[in-house]
Amino acid sequence: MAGATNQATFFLTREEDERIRTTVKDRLQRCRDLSGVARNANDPRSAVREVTSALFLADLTGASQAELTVQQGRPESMVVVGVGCPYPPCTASLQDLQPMKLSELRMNTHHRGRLLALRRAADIVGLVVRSWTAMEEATSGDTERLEMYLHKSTYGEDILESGSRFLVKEPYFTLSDQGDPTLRTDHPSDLVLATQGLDDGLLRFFSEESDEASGSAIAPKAPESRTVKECKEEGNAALKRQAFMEAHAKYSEGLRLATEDAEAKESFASDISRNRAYVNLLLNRLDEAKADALEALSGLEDEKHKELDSKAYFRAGCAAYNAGDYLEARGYFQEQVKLTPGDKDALAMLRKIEVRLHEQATGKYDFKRLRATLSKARPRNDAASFDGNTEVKDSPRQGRGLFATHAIAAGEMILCEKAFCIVWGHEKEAWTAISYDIRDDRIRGFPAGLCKAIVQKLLDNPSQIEKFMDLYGDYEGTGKQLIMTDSRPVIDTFQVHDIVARNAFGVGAIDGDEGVRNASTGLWVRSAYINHSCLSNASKDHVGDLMILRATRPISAGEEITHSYDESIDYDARSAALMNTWGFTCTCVLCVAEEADEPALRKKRRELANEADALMEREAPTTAKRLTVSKAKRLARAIDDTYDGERYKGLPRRAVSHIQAWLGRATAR
Ligand SMILES: C[S@@+](CC[C@H](N)C(=O)[O-])C[C@H]1O[C@@H](n2cnc3c(N)ncnc32)[C@H](O)[C@@H]1O
Repeated sequence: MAGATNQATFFLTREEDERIRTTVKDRLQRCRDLSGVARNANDPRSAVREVTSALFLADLTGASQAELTVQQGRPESMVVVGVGCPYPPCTASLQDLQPMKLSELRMNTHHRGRLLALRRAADIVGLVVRSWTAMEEATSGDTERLEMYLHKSTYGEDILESGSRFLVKEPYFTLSDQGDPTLRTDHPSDLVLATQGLDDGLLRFFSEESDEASGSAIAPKAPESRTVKECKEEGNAALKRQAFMEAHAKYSEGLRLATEDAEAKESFASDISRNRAYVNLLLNRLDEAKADALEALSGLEDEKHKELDSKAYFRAGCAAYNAGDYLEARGYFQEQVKLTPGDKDALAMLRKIEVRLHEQATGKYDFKRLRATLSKARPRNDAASFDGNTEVKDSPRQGRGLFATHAIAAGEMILCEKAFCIVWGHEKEAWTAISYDIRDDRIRGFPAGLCKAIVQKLLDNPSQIEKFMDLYGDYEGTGKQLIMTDSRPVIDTFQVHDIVARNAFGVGAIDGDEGVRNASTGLWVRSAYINHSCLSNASKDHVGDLMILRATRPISAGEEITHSYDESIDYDARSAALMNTWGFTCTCVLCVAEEADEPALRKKRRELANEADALMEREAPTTAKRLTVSKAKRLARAIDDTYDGERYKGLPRRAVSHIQAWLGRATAR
């Protein structure tokens, strides 16, 4: 993936291109044709049988049921996702939804205001983009297929794997990519796992369930009656086994039970909160980690409680530090030192914080050290972001842009930003999909792995949602404000998709470990406000997950800061990339001049530049034969002649720049 683009370079044959478009459009047409049609009364257990045969087939052929793919060389293929038919997530709380039956479902319909209570009745068919299974309705024994699209895992565990009873909010009944009727969930908050921790009132939806009667393959766990103490001990045991999700669930159950038992609360709630804070730190759920740690504080003065509170402050400090809130973190570590003077860990963190605050305030980094500490195992820097003297304002180009608040010298660092989220090519999360967007009929490379990681980060850290949702995207979805329902954030995954598509950048792999299917990509929130210019005044570079932006020429106070999203010299390639990946036509003076050239003239220029590239590749300037140098001079003149003197007054003649630089070195011998 090129440094300045977010689009993977892949090649599709005409047949593949056509097959993608036809498959996606055909499915949508069939969905439209069937809109509102009542669901076919299935043989009650047909969905279970479908799962069984899909899994049997997978066992037999060694592959899951086919998804739409294209073969990008062997043995792997690239998965294709159809996009551009967004629908909003449910924003109502479970209590406000009316239960419905599978038999009431209508095709290609979002059943707004309704709720399905279902039990998983089969194993999971786990595909790349989707996971699906059979769900059963307790009262009727009726079954239906349910698939979870793209954002289907929590901490590596498939959401459908994580339990047996689910509530589907505002069910969407449609056709799968393979044309099978299915309930489809795209937004994680639309599928609620009905655990004991859920409001008891909601478990009433399952109250009529009879396990023997249903004959389900997946028996729900019998509701166990646990004490708060047992929950704590089981949580601790799970933590020891590094079963973090399980530990989190046990601690949460303990905290829920403690709300009903004053004595147990007194004895165990602090410990459980402090322990859950630790698990949350390990799971990168920083909001809850901090809240838990602060909740655990007793404020008591005896030595034992001071030790425990010191531990809680340490966890709150780590959560704030990892979120980049260094001042807040400093406050927590200082409190810790007051309780346990001389605490080595706290003092070490306080020293680190001073370095971070210095980086943040001055933009002075020890890049040598930062480079030296990077490895494939640790590709993210421990460093602060420096916003520099910049501000986000409305731009005459489009929407918002980043502007200098003071004069910046050529070569000066403008900003240095830690990635909001980055996925490296060597990490298992990295995968690039091919997306076909029905809205503009375009096929693109799409960093699906990055998009999934961002959705996960937002679900885990609701405090980050608004700053991410403020970024530019074609689809406005549920808006920029944080919406919480049933104690969970609502994330419109279509909105996230569109934001990622317009704001993510390729990074360049660590040790070249990436290909078209696993490009390294990231998103930097502040840098995402920077608009493109072909005649930009800044360029970006990366050290680990830091994006460093430097001025390439003097920038005056108040001037808009721009960098080049695509650096292709050829106008046609550049404008196609800007339109395909970023959705705009650049109207800078260079583009206006190049566009005014006849297409035949641009073609001639491109051919001459290609010839010059081939010559430069064949011979190095320092050892080139005299004949080659003469040919290079002729080529440089010929390319230069394709530029009209008047039209290009004061503008760079980019196609000739490389060969001129080569000639400069060749003639300097
Ligand atoms: C990374 S965002 C840049 C910030 C964006 N302008 C905003 O309001 O948040 C990229 C999007 O900005 C717009 N954009 C960037 N540079 C542009 C330019 N030179 N002319 C027109 N639109 C541009 C395009 O819509 C592009 O998809």
